[in-house]
Amino acid sequence: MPDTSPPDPHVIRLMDASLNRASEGARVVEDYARFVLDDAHLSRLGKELRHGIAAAGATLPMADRLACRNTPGDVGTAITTASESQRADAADVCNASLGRLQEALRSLEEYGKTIDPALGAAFERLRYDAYTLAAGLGTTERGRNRLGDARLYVLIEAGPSDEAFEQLTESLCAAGVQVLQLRDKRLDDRRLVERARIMAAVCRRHGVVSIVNDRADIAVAAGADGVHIGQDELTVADARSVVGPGRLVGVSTHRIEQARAARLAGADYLGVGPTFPSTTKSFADFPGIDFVRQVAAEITLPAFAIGGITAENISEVVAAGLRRVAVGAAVTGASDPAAAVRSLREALGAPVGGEGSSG
Ligand SMILES: Cc1ncc(COP(=O)(O)OP(=O)(O)O)c(N)n1
Ligand SMILES: Cc1nc(C(=O)O)sc1CCOP(=O)(O)O
Ligand SMILES: [Mg+2]
Repeated sequence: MPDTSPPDPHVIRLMDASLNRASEGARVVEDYARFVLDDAHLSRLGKELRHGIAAAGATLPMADRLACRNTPGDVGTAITTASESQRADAADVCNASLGRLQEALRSLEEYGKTIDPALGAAFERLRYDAYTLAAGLGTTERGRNRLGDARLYVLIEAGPSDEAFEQLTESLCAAGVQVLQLRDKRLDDRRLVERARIMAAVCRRHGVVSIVNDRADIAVAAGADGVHIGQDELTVADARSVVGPGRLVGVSTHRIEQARAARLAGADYLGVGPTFPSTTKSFADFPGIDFVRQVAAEITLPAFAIGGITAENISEVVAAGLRRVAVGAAVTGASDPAAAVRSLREALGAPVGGEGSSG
């Protein structure tokens, strides 16, 4: 049961300061998501966190907070460190505010328990929300750094031999593909890891990102840059436990809730589809170009539209707001796959013929 004796005025003074720190920190983070990232999803999470802090803080009447506030007598105002006055850029400002926000929420949680256990619990929940928001911001920055301006992502199968596979991989990289995924459900593990090793080695030479479909273990064994998982495969957390923080985890998404969840779970990029009917994979229903538009409008994590994308319909994807596409048959089924790569890259507005632009 909450303590019925009046709260300690020192605790009110302390929580008043932490409430100010928390709400101000949440506002700084929200501003970064909104005005620097243009990320509606993270902006909304920041706003909801700010409103949650205000709602939990309403337990302490503002009149009481002001009565206990004593800024002129606050010994902390004179204590400063050199790092507090230095901020390299907007991302640095956001990260510093995230730290202050989490610390303030922890202080509110611990001292709130002296007033009412439920108040402490409310701030604990808000602290975890702040961690989730921090994860969303962090993975977005990491994904954008890792994938840079990579726009053309091609899915290839193992083909008839190691030699033919290496030739195809080499020609696609030289033509300008920026991410290459080995997707072949027919191979046994030993042949799959061998093909993946070939792909990873060729991609490294060209600065192209190499991804193994489905199999995080094979991606690690082959030295690939990452793994791509679907909604019915390993979770992001389980894939991450295998590939570690240094490799990429891509996630297929088919509706906005999956896209939001994947980015908050730590995905480095999204597959967004199926966009158009595909000859490579059959689907019962199509979220189509509307889903592409929805992701482009609210999520700034790298997102590749996928599913039946060709030189003829790619302009619809670009018009819907995504300039990154993943393509299978339109390249691998073409009479000249390298020419198809160049044509698609030209349609995406990236330099044609250059080596992969992403590390
Ligand atoms: C870039 C990219 N996006 C989506 C997929 C599809 O993955 P998944 O849903 O796991 O289906 P399969 O490809 O495994 O049949 C992908 N592979 N790559
Ligand atoms: C493997 C795959 N996954 C999709 C998804 O929407 O998650 S669409 C797709 C097929 C991609 O190949 P193509 O470009 O030949 O259609
Ligand atoms: Mg899969």
